[in-house]
Amino acid sequence: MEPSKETTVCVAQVFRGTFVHSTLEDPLEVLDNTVLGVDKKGKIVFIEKGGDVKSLSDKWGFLDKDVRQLDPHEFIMPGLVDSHIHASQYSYSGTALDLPLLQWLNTYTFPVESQYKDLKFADKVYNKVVRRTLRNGTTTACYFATIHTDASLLLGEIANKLGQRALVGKVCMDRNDAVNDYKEKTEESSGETKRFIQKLMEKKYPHVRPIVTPRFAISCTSGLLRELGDIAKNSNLHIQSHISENKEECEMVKKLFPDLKSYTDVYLKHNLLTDKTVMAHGCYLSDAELQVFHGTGASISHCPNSNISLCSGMLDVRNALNHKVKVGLGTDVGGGYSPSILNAIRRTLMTSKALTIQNPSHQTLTFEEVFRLATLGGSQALSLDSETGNFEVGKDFDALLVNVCVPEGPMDICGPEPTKVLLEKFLNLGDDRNICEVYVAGRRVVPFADKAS
Ligand SMILES: O=c1[nH]c(=O)c2nc[nH]c2[nH]1
Ligand SMILES: [Zn+2]
Repeated sequence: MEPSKETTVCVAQVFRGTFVHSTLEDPLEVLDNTVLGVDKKGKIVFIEKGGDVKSLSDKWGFLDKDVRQLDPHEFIMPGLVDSHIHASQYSYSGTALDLPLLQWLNTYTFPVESQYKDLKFADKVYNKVVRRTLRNGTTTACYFATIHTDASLLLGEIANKLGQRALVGKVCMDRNDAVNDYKEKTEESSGETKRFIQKLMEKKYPHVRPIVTPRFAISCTSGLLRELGDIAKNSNLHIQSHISENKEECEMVKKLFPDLKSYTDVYLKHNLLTDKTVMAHGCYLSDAELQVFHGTGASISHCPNSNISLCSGMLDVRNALNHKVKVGLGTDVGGGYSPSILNAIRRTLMTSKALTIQNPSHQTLTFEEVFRLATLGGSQALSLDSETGNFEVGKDFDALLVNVCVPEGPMDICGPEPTKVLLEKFLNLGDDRNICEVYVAGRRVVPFADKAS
């Protein structure tokens, strides 16, 4: 971008040091001795490797004293993208992982989710989950709330207040035999979805948007799925759901939709597979179904902690990528016990290695590829890659300032190491102590403005 008169006065923040990010061509690009400028709206206006600060400051009109110089053990990376997380399940995350999916939903999940009609409870948990994920570096989260419209709106309000970029879904389900209280009538579910979308859009939050959220094929009738497909289509909205997570679930979907040829076909026939759709899990998708994902532009949120914790299955990410399907990472709290995408990165690598143990010809994912899934890949999976995901000029500055040598930190650096090694150590060994600052659209959101946790 060339500076005009307006852009010259607009540069609000300048960082100088080491940056790492992914591009379409390169899963890990290391930019040492680089200068990056952010405008008042939080957009990246320049990024120059080996930049001479004097000529950049002449060109862009910032002062030397305004440049934030990073220390040698610090680097800046794109914010982490959690493409699938249940905010409402955060209250019991880290527990209740002893049952397979359908029994887990009936025994633990639905009874807890039904409590979110109480807005005080919702306020408490939703503040905690947004803070916890932000401090673990999640700059973008794609949330499931519950069936309750007002509590779901509250989640949007809290994400906006704390500065997280978020897609927020009021959950829709008009079928649930296990916990009778926790379901809606079909018209109520679609009507409340419309009210939720309208109210959330009216708020004009800059980085929080609604996402149409049928829970999964088992908990929605065909009538509801069709209505939700229409709502999403009429307003060009994002869509999220679950697909092919566990074998018992897949069998049940066959019984409930006997005329449709696959689980993917259920969503396709109800207009729910678009280039703004993200489906969690996908462990048992066939190659033919992956082709449908590619054809429609729908993406998969890979949630390896949940897949192992609930003994659901293992997604072959390499195969999905070979089919040119967009893939992001998800924590899937509370089926997954960790709120951190760093944990999802590690579980993704472990799952890929387990697949290699089973089949030595499987091409194991590299840490660089998984770094891309957690950042640029997540933004693509959520169709937000024109706004976020890496450090391209024109995108929002969503970033983490990482220090691999914080006092009392979780790892040791034993000598001079190249940036690529520092990043690999952080991805495998680091935690929120290393994430010193978090930025969303140029706003510093961590450390928090207040002390409440
Ligand atoms: O991991 C999951 N968590 C859920 O809450 C859910 N609902 C349907 N399918 C699901 N899978
Ligand atoms: Zn889920």
